[in-house]
Amino acid sequence: MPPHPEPVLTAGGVRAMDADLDRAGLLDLAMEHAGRAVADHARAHFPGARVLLLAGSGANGGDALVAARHLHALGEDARVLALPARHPLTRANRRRLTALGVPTARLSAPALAGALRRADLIIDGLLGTGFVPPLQPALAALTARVNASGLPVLSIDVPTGVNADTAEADDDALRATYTVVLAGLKPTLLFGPAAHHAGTLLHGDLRVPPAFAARHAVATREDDAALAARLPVRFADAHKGTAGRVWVVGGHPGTTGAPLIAGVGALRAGAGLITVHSEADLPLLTPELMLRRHADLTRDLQDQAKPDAVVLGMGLGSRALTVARAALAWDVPTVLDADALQPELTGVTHARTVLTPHPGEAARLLGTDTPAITRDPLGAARALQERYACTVLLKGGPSVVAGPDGLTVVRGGHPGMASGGMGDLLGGVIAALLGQGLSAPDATRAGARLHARAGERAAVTHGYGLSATDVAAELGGAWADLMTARPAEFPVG
Ligand SMILES: NC(=O)C1=CN([C@@H]2O[C@H](COP(=O)(O)OP(=O)(O)OC[C@H]3O[C@@H](n4cnc5c(N)ncnc54)[C@H](OP(=O)(O)O)[C@@H]3O)[C@@H](O)[C@H]2O)[C@@H](O)CC1
Ligand SMILES: Nc1ncnc2c1ncn2[C@@H]1O[C@H](COP(=O)(O)OP(=O)(O)O)[C@@H](O)[C@H]1O
Repeated sequence: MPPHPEPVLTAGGVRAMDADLDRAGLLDLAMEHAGRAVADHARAHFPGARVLLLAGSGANGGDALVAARHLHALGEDARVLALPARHPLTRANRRRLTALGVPTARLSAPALAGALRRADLIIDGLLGTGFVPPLQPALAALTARVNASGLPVLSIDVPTGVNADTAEADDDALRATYTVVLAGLKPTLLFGPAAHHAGTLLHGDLRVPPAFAARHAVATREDDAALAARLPVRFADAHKGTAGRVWVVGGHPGTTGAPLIAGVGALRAGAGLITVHSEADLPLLTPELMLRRHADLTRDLQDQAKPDAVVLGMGLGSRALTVARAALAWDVPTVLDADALQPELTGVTHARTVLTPHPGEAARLLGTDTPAITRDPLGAARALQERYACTVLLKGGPSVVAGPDGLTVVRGGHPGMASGGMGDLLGGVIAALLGQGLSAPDATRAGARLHARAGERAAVTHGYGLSATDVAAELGGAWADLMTARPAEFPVG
């Protein structure tokens, strides 16, 4: 069976999946496996710990009650503070626990204060994907108390108090050391300040067929082996004319480095012939790049034989929109970046266009503000794809690719990549893959992952002092890593 891409589920997706599991008679079993996975992770990471389990009224609480039963069965010191159970399976699991003689006390501020004094680990099953913000004051007081205790917290599915669907988190949301992820990643575990609450992500296998989650996934995260299968393969008789002719169009006085970095990205991602066109004088820092100075880019490029791919906009300045319009009329695969990312492109882009905005540029393209983008990167990427009818890479840590075939979250990267020029490099990488014949979505997904992987490799040496040039030097190694990656198992717990 081919491996499934890792699913990303919203709260609505989890609800729909649960309804399917319920109809199939598998929901009870799924909760049993969820609770067992939590108990196993708790024992593996905190051997011998005295465990305090906090169980809410919904299914998240049910998972915690199952975990308590497994911990008890294994002879561990497990105590439970619970809210009144509302979910039928949560009620059933409470009865099972009571039948084993495990006391379940009512969760209250005084009970919590006492229990925290004799615990080494908190298991958080208060609120999962069913949480509807805001956190009620009584619950917020409890989560604040747990956060202040300094004890490690292992959250079930999502930390209590984060909205599963967004990158925002209340200050009082629990700060987990680990989160055991059930069924699939949630946006809150991936993006923005909310992701800081999740700690290290652990997999909780629900042991149900992957199709249950896949059917309701809002996005996927592909493994390296799947991406490698899309990378170009050459025959021995390949030559520079068959490896893709790429034009980089950008730069003006003051920002001449940007198109050169893009050119190096294209070179290191396999482009055969790279020409950097600019209205500014560019220094010949990389002799393999052909540099062309133009008096007027729009006019001068008109008459030349068209390349296999174009990347345009980096450091180009206020003329970028005019030049982008002209380039789009050539109808070759085109990456638009930086200054070329303007809302006037609506209706001008074609299907082989790739837009590569960071959140600020995405806000400009959608006529909104940056927080609206960073709050919901998946929604923003989808909105951009629909509006501009092309492939969109919304950059960040992590990035999102929106194509006509759906949303993909790009794995990896490194915080050291937060430095100028990193996006220019990526634009060149994607253009090189387009020039080697990949479709716009494939070039964007594979290019973004190559760039992220190269960043991970370069960070081993350079850490937060990473430069785009350092990352460029690792693109070949990143390519090799992808080609030798084994398919990852996503048992979709
Ligand atoms: N397929 C899967 O992935 C599987 C997932 N599973 C698990 O199911 C979890 C989702 O469970 P769920 O739907 O029962 O919701 P959950 O998060 O427990 O919370 C609901 C309760 O919270 C309450 N509540 C809400 N907002 C609140 C607020 N602001 N402040 C205070 N209270 C608030 C709300 O109260 P009410 O509005 O009803 O008064 C309701 O009672 C999921 O995260 C995973 O752990 C596994 O068991 C099996 C398979
Ligand atoms: N914390 C991070 N984790 C992973 N990747 C990151 C991180 N910060 C930045 N990046 C990557 O670096 C690139 C930055 O792009 P951009 O902001 O356009 O840079 P520039 O305009 O300086 O070239 C993007 O590909 C982004 O995904």
